[in-house]
Amino acid sequence: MRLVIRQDYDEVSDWVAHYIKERILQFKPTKDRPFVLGLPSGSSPVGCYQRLAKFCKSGQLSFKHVITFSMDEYVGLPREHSQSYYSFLWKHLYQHLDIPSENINMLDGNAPDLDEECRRYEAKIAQVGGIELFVGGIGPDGHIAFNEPGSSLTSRTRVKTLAYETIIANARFFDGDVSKVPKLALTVGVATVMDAREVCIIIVGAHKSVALAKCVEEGVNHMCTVSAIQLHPKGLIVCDEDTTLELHVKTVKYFKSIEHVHQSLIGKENLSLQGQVISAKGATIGITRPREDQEDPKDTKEDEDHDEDRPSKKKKED
Ligand SMILES: O=P(O)(O)OC[C@H]1O[C@](O)(CO)[C@@H](O)[C@@H]1O
Repeated sequence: MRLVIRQDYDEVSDWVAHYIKERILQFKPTKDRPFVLGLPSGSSPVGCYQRLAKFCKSGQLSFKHVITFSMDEYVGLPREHSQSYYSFLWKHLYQHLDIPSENINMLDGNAPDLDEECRRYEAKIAQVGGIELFVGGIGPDGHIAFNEPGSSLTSRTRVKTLAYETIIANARFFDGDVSKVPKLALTVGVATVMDAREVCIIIVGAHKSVALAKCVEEGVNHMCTVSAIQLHPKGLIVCDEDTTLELHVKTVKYFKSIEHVHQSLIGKENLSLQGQVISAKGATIGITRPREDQEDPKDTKEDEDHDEDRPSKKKKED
């Protein structure tokens, strides 16, 4: 598992947005071979979505051949409700992209048969060949999607009762009123996420620091369902400094040192092949930023500040 630690929310958003962009560009999706992307709701990915929208607007990235699946949806909340994940994703992402509406997949929390809706969702994922990259978010108790503590780590898409802690955490989106938060949700399962060929989890904020420590330093445990990422061959967590509060200092230093080596290898001693950085020994260690993928300077104000650090950019001395 890789743990990338950035300074703050903006840097995390910037890093993840560039990562998604590079993965899609590298994949070179076509109509017959689309890129399949899993996406979360919640406040964690909003900054990333703003950047993806910007990439799309400036022509650096197209979602024409991207198929998306969102992680979850409340049960019984009308789609047009401002806090449904349907409204959320349209507002923060889809309306800004060139993605064909038929490529957007969301769970319907108002389907007449919720179990059938969940089966349909899993079948659709399988039908398009599985998910290439699942980007996710977690709750303060370490739940991934809405897989609350105690969820089976082999779970698939299904109806879940929300934990009281999640209801309290999400009350901020419902006028702070716990009674307005739906008590049930449809969610992809832990195994649905972990079946993706790559998993990238965004974790930001001190309130998620205990969950991050459990996920990184303790064993795989159904009480912290995101910990299943330890078993994934290509698991990535991107967090900010605040979220590392409960990690051991040596853990933080360890992962930072790995990223440091990673950066220096990207800049100097490696061959770049079709967007992948190949180490001298032949292992794929990262992805480069293709030279033609240069942003319009007026669009890159916040990018310029992090040029040295971002794995997806080639170092300036190149
Ligand atoms: O990013 P936030 O606002 O903490 O919300 C996290 C919530 O969003 C989700 O990512 C839902 O997609 C859940 O995993 C979690 O409950």
